[in-house]
Amino acid sequence: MRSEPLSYLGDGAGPWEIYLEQVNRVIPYLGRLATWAETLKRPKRVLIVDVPIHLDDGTVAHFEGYRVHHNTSRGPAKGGVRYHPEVTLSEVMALAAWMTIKNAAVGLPYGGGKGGVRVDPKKLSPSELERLTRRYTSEIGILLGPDRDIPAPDVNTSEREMAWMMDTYSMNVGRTVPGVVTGKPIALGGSLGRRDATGRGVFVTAAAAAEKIGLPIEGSRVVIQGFGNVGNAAARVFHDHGARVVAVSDVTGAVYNEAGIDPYDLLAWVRETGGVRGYPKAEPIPQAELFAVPTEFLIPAALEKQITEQNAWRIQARIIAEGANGPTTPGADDILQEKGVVVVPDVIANAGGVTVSYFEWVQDFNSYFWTEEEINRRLERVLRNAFEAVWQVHEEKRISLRTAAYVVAATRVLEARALRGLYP
Ligand SMILES: NC(=O)C1=CN([C@@H]2O[C@H](COP(=O)(O)OP(=O)(O)OC[C@H]3O[C@@H](n4cnc5c(N)ncnc54)[C@H](O)[C@@H]3O)[C@@H](O)[C@H]2O)C=CC1
Ligand SMILES: O=C(O)CCC(=O)C(=O)O
Repeated sequence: MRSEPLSYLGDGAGPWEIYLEQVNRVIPYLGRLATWAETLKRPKRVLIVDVPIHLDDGTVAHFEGYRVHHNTSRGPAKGGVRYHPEVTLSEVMALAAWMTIKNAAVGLPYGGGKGGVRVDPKKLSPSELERLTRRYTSEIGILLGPDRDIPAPDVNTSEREMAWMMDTYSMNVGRTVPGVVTGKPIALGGSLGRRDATGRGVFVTAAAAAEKIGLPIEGSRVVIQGFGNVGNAAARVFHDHGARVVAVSDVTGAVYNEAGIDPYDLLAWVRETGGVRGYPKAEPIPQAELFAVPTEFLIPAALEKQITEQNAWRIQARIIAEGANGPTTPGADDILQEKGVVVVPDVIANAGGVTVSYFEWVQDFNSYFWTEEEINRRLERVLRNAFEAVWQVHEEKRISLRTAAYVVAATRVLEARALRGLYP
């Protein structure tokens, strides 16, 4: 088979290349479906948009935005929107591709999409951010729709941005469409449990892995990189189940307390001061030392490419549960496997967020809303089943949990692709 190379890639060592290597590792296990594997190696469509806004001082600023549909073989594109000064098209392509794999790995009826704006949101006022979000939503509006592409929060976006996106899309089409975006405020058709769902899912899948190796949660130590939506929720759920959060970092610094950090108290500090730095009930440690802290569980919950060949050998954790997307490079994966560290891959470990997004979407269509208890129960069931299926493949084929998750997911995506055929 001959395929022309893509012309719009990044620096050759970014998240897209990590994703491609993860796909290469699954191809030998795909049997007859391997002939369709190139489908996974290219996005279905990418959109680059100019986002001009008036700043508060009256001048005009331009930002670059993206929305990528990696694959829609199994359903509409689904995935978050990231605001970050270093977002690139190839990063968003990787994030969209990981959504394809994640949605298929847990059996959600979605393809994979992702969006981003290259902006430092800390440098914009709330009204500038609102204008940016509304203009970006209108620009990518040609791709959006509750049965076409459904955005959600990611790094530096939250319920507030989702409310603006839902309102902008609704104004543009002339009717209220709650199901076009998930992760919305409850008052606009959001779901109970969505805010903490990703962190809760990190706990559920880490606990499932811990059961397999006979590691108790109670009394275990937890180290968390990133104390945003995912990291702080994961910290609270681990703490609520009797684990001891001993070290936490964010973009401002890292703190350590062998006796345990109360994540509720740390969250109050972060809300007041803007970061973990200076937290008085723990000692400061260099950020680069975080991964070397002795612990049972390590939760990367910040950005891609954090666990690399340079630092993987220093990790002492027994289980890594990837809250972040793409935190571990393939080279680091190999080192961790050799060391016997169990890595619960992002496409399972952080799938709790999109799973409750799916529940939100279903609730919006039905205009009937479930209790938080119902949502958490269903979330746990979906993730436990997904984890169990992946674990079985991991044991049967003697491959890493990541490659096993890709076997499950790629098989579902490529079967759908093959059944649909190629021509309209
Ligand atoms: N929000 C969600 O529902 C989901 C998020 N994710 C992934 O989880 C990760 C975190 O996302 P959110 O918590 O939503 O973002 P967020 O914006 O709420 O928090 C990000 C956190 O990471 C910290 N951080 C950034 N750079 C860092 C660095 N170099 N070292 C240490 N900490 C650093 C920030 O200070 C902040 O505490 C991302 O990889 C995202 O794609 C995955 C699934 C769903
Ligand atoms: O909730 C969603 O739709 C997607 C969340 C997301 O962006 C992710 O899982 O990485």
